[in-house]
Amino acid sequence: MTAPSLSLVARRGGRLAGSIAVPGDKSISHRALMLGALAVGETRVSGLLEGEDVLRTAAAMRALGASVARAETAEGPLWTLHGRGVGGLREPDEVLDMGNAGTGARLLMGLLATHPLFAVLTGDASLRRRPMARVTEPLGRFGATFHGRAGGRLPIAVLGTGQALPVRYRLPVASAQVKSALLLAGLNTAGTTTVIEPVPTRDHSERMLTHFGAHLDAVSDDDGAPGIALAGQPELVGADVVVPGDPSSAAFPLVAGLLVPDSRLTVRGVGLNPRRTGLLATLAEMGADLEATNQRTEGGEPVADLTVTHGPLKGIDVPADRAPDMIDEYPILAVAAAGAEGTTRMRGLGELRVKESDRLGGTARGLAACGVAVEIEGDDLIVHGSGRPPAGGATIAVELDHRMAMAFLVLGLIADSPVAIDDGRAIDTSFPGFVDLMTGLGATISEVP
Ligand SMILES: O=C(O)C1=C[C@@H](OP(=O)(O)O)[C@@H](O)[C@H](O)C1
Ligand SMILES: C=C(OP(=O)(O)O)C(=O)O
Repeated sequence: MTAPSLSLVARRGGRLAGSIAVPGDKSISHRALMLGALAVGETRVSGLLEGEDVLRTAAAMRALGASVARAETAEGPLWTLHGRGVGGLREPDEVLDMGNAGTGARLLMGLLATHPLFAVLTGDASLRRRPMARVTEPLGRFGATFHGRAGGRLPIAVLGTGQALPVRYRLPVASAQVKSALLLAGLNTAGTTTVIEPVPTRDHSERMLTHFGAHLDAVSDDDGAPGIALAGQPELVGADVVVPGDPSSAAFPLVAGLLVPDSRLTVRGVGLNPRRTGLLATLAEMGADLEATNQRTEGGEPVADLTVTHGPLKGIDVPADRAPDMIDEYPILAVAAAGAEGTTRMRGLGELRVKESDRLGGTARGLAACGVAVEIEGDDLIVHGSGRPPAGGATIAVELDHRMAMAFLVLGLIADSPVAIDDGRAIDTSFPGFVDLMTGLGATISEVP
């Protein structure tokens, strides 16, 4: 990020109304580019998220020798890739800078691990703080070597292997990124790579690998824990991918519509993969008026239009086993809880400490600064909603974290006094156009001069 920081402020105004589409799913977009770069023949991707994180992955795929092109069409931008074939990635000349993108960096390490090449990965200040040993340790078992900074942090140099040994690995944390890094490494590995996943996480990699022609089987560990077995060295064949709207982005206008009095709004074409719908289930339990219409399947993923109508929300207990299905939605759920009546306890949020920022601590600090009663107990976040609008009147330091930035701007739409964020540039990593879409719905969000 080279542009100067961009302070934004949100204030209470009138109702929100209208119908919008949010940008494409970030998880699916990264994966479409990576598999397109490995496939033989042409891959065409529509609806790709053109956010900073995904553009970094596109640049990395080019640096590894794939052809990646963008064209404007009457239906919107179309991305076309011509891949190198499994095992065919070329050694990059330059350092691969993955910006703010944890998914991009970790999945890329999986790809690189089983190619005979040398590469160096880095990222922005946020990504350089995040733990990478969770992928480098299991990827080392394929035969790759990783050298990085203390604590397994970026920059990291990767020496991949062309003679990888298949791995069977049981995930110690619920992480779709770690699972996916291993599956991608397993692609250029003779034999079967098995990942055991005691807690299910988003399965976009599995769906897309199948779509490109790989063979995956459901398996179980000795104790019955579920897993996935990937047959190595398939021929991946270029495919058409339609990327649905990102439910993690839709979360911000949807919660805003529920909280701002008299609002009613629709977000069209939202991906409803069952491993991504934890927020919708939680909001429904809180009493939200939420309707899914026009349900369909697009590009192998369930999709619907979602309409919310403002109404009172009540505090609830959110179980820990729901966390993987809504892991990126806790900052905005905490804002919904702040606008609800009663206590919401969100359990099992340890993973939030290692996202773009410490989202557990940062959400609690930001809410407290806005006059909301909030506590952290172990890995649980507890928000005491009074049923009255929060006081607001604070400037929140978002630490290069897009979701924190958007969540606190939504809080500003209902608070008694405006809420500002110190820097909104990171919003572009996942939701370019967020401010314009929200103001188009009637929200008052502007730059702080
Ligand atoms: O696989 C993915 O695309 C993602 C997995 C999640 O991370 P973890 O695997 O670290 O839980 C999520 O937070 C991230 O935004 C996207
Ligand atoms: C955690 C996130 O992304 P990543 O890990 O890819 O940086 C996110 O988008 O909220």
